[in-house]
Amino acid sequence: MSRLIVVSNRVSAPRGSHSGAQGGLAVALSAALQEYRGIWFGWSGEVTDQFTGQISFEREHGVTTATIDLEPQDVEEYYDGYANRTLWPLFHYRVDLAEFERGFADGYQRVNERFAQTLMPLIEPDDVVWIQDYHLLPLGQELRRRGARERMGFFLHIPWPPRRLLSTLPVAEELVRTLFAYDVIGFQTDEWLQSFLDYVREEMGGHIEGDHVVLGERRIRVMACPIGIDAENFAQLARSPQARMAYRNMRDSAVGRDMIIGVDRLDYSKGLEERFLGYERFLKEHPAARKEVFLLQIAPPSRAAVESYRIIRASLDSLSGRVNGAYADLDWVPIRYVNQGYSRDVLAGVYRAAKIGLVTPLRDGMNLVAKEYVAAQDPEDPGVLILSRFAGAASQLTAAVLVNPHSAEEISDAIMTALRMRREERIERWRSLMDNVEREDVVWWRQTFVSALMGEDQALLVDSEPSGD
Ligand SMILES: O=P(O)(O)OC[C@H]1O[C@H](O[C@H]2O[C@H](CO)[C@@H](O)[C@H](O)[C@H]2O)[C@H](O)[C@@H](O)[C@@H]1O
Ligand SMILES: O=c1ccn([C@@H]2O[C@H](COP(=O)(O)OP(=O)(O)O)[C@@H](O)[C@H]2O)c(=O)[nH]1
Repeated sequence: MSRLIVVSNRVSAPRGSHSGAQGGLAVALSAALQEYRGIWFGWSGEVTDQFTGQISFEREHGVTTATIDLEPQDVEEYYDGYANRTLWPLFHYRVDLAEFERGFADGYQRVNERFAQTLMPLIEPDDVVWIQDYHLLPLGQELRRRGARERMGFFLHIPWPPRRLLSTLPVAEELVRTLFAYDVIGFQTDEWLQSFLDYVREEMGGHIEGDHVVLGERRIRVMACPIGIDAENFAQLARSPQARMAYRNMRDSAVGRDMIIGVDRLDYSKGLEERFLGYERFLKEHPAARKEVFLLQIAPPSRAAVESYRIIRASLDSLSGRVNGAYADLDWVPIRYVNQGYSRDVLAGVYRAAKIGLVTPLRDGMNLVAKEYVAAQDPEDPGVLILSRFAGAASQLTAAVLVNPHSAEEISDAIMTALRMRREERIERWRSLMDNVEREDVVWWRQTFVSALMGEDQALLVDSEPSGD
């Protein structure tokens, strides 16, 4: 069997998945890698004065990680710069926040070359290489330039922007061209896949042949393949002693009120300001229902070196203060706003104690919190998921109460609908959501992508055709 080499910016061993704020990608990959003989390669998260290319290997809970340190200038230009000040805002439709600096682009290219140079000696013939996310778009091409002949795939965890937006990026075409070094490219939804194809067709003269796209000599497989969670494990986590304790604490502190839960990295793409405004509108429009509820918003700080993240943090501090100042009473605070990360077992208990899961990103590649909220519910008395139409998860979780996160009115109405929803309807919607979360889980995601990468899905298709004898 071939080894799987997974490459991502952030690498975190399974124990790391309990530490809080590392986001959905690390959580999903640590779950996937435990089943594979292979290596997970990436940045250690540490800095060193001078790049050495020295690799630290660790093996824990069945996962071998291989990490390298980067120089401070690398982190500034590649991670804080091109990845999170250029690509992240642009790919989340925020051209207004995107910064186009040549220094960032140079640092991004340099770090991708450093990844290629250090990873190359670890790759053996027959290995399959799977590269993750926007930090590493050109890595495949850099590996090919150094002689890699193995099958290589790329999965994008964030949205792919519409053609006209992408065209604002200097050297967009060159960057997209690098993707043709891969054999398979995966997107979270069909919408992002279609935007990619539109760019390749209209701006680069490529053409589509079924589930392949052709550009010059290169013909590559493309697919929509939404990431899932380890649903079974998460549902078990929700029954663990830590989760039960968190559940009891939340229920006690709620003193009979219904809790609305939000859990997001502190990121402008998550629509937290709009969420607070929607909730404020609900408080204003429904004075009688006001004290029936409270909102617990968990928002661990993220990418704090980037100015737009400092701005959103200050803005949320002031907005939550304003809403609490206007509506709080001696025995009730409308928003509990918490800026720290919690372990996933604690989160599971908190999700289960919440009558409403409020997930309203303005744009989000997937949003695993939405799926975790569903998996943590009590089947006999589940809560209601309110979900943004603009999260990747909305393409699968159609039985949620779907909202436009830009509309305070829609958020307010959705909260009222969820609070008054009868148990039969809650159960019916939850069953449909849970069916999807269980069926298209993290194992399904990994198997679907990796079998396309190994060319096995074609074989399966051929095998399953009637013989005609
Ligand atoms: O590594 P960070 O800079 O701290 O950011 C955390 C992760 O954020 C992004 O997550 C995306 O991937 C999730 C899993 O597919 C998806 O559910 C979510 O919608 C995306 O935003 C980022 O893409 C990851 O690379 C980061 O590790
Ligand atoms: O305090 C926290 C907040 C979040 N998370 C985890 O971080 C991930 C967030 O993933 P999502 O896809 O929702 O968003 P991302 O942060 O990757 O954009 C989920 O698995 C959460 O359980 C966590 O472990 N502790």
